[in-house]
Amino acid sequence: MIQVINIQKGFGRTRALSEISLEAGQKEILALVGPSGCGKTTLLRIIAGFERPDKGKVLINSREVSKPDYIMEPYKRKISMIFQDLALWPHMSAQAHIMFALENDGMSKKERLLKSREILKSVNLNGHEKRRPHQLSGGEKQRLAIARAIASSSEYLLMDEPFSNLDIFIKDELQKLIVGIKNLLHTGIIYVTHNIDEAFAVADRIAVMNNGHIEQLDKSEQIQKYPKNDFVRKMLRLNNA
Ligand SMILES: Nc1ncnc2c1ncn2[C@@H]1O[C@H](COP(=O)(O)OP(=O)(O)OP(=O)(O)O)[C@@H](O)[C@H]1O
Repeated sequence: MIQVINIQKGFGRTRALSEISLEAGQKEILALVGPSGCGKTTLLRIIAGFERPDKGKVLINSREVSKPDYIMEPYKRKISMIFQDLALWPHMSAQAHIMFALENDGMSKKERLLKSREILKSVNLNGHEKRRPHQLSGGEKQRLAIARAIASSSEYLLMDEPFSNLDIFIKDELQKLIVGIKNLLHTGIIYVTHNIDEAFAVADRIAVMNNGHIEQLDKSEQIQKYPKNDFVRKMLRLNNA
């Protein structure tokens, strides 16, 4: 479980996060939803270990990984983060991306080769093994980033607006893939989006953020039926408009 306890974070005079607490389990998709600048990415970066909190702490599987005077390196956390720009390696083929992510798994090269084919197939990239990122479409690039995250055998996957530039059909297909990964691999997923409809499409629970704090954190059905205040109601209305 990921536990975020009373996190505060500022950048100069900007208070990005006020006092955030939440928990995210290993068998759920938690969506962080809120308008631009409300602190979603900052929270994700703190959980991943790319940013240090000013106050509060983060625990992963009961272990303290971030507090103001200590920060565990990102690669030691059992977490993969898929960034908005995907951060694929331009000189590497799709297969090489996966082989690299499998490098520390103690497998022989042949085993890694077989495993990488299997993972690429699971995201429908079979036949594209030799292609480099620039030879893949937008949706295929997203699937490669997801495949790389799967290969790194992380327990948690953090996704920052992963499908924002894609058309609705590809988005729908990839959202199903994400839900499938959660169900199959029991990977806990934190999914950042500014669009509450997108959150409803994938999430078990939703945290609605506003200006550095959480307005409501509940099961998706609960938020839909019982928005807690005007801000949450407005989020629902904007997306239904
Ligand atoms: N490195 C930084 N230096 C200074 N200010 C920052 C930095 N990172 C974030 N901020 C500020 O902190 C606030 C929260 O930013 P953050 O990127 O977390 O918001 P967000 O909800 O992810 O926004 P978006 O949906 O636009 O990506 C914003 O006011 C932003 O300008």
